[in-house]
Amino acid sequence: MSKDNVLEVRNLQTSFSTDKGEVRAVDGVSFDVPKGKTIGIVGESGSGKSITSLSILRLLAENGKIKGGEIRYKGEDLTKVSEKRMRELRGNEISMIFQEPMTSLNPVYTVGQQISEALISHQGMNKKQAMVRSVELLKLVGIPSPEKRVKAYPFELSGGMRQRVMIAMSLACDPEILIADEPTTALDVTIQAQILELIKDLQERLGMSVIFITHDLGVVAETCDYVAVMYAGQVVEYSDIRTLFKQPKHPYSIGLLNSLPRHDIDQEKLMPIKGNVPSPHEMPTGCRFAPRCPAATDLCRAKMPELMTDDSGNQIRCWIYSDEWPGEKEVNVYGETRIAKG
Ligand SMILES: Nc1ncnc2c1ncn2[C@@H]1O[C@H](COP(=O)(O)OP(=O)(O)OP(=O)(O)O)[C@@H](O)[C@H]1O
Ligand code: NI
Repeated sequence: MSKDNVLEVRNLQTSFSTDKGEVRAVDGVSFDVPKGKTIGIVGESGSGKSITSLSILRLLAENGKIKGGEIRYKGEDLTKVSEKRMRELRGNEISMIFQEPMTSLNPVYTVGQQISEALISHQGMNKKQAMVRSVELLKLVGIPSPEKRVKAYPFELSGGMRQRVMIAMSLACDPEILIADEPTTALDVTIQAQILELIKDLQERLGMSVIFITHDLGVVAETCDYVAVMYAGQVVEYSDIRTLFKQPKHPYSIGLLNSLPRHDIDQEKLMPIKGNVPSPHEMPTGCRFAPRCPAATDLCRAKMPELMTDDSGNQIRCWIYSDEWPGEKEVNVYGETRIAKG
């Protein structure tokens, strides 16, 4: 494992057993989380973003199982460690904040009691120390009059303030990695921007790594250093943020970027990529994006491309960039030209 990475996910496969058979929700996810950096995971609804992060924390539903791959965290493979070790890691070293803060906070306890609980059970503090630290944490996440708010119940706070409380809780144990799964979608736009700013600021000040899950590439552009683009349970492109926005490689990434809201176009009129995400019960045999891809060839429809790594460490899962590409040298993708490797 590279010294610069705190986490490396390799060919992760997570399945659910259902009445209709096996759902391979995550089926070939690889990415690195460099120390002190923020990586974004983007993709349409159902592409496997949340299941990827829940797999890392081993918090899958009863019918879910990690079927293959590796999750390397500081030399340990989290797919192999004991349940006891996972409990130590969760909250202590890898913590997570979710989309809807109200469902994750307990309505019958005060904010201070809930943050203290984490500090008492994980850090071995006594009640008084934990309360003092709770106030500090509320201050850290920008909650005004923290001495007062520490005694408030969740319903007494606004959505944005509740999300700040959740962030405070997730920081209680000074985690190495913070996973934020759509942390702002339930909030209104101005509050969203503030929460994003807060996460970025905390990441810089505390030096932790952040995995930021979102379907919004605009948010990724503002927050992330690296990005993994997911499509139908797989990473199709992993790249540093500059390269992805300047020269996206995968046709799906190109399509996503083309459908980003712009000031000169009415958001309603933006035409997203044609076609639909395949059903998890009927995955295409070849490249999963082939049925929607403007550049797809017979090879693409017949055979799944591997995730290939280039010299700069960026990864791409697309036949265009392989020696086997059977099509033209200059490939037109959504009006842009890409040079094939073959
Ligand atoms: N308990 C489960 N049983 C069966 N299938 C499941 C279960 N949980 C998730 N899935 C399936 O796994 C796939 C990936 O879901 P996931 O929640 O990771 O998507 P996502 O990318 O996070 O989407 P969203 O942007 O909507 O949050 C979906 O097809 C979903 O239906
Ligand atoms: Ni999700």
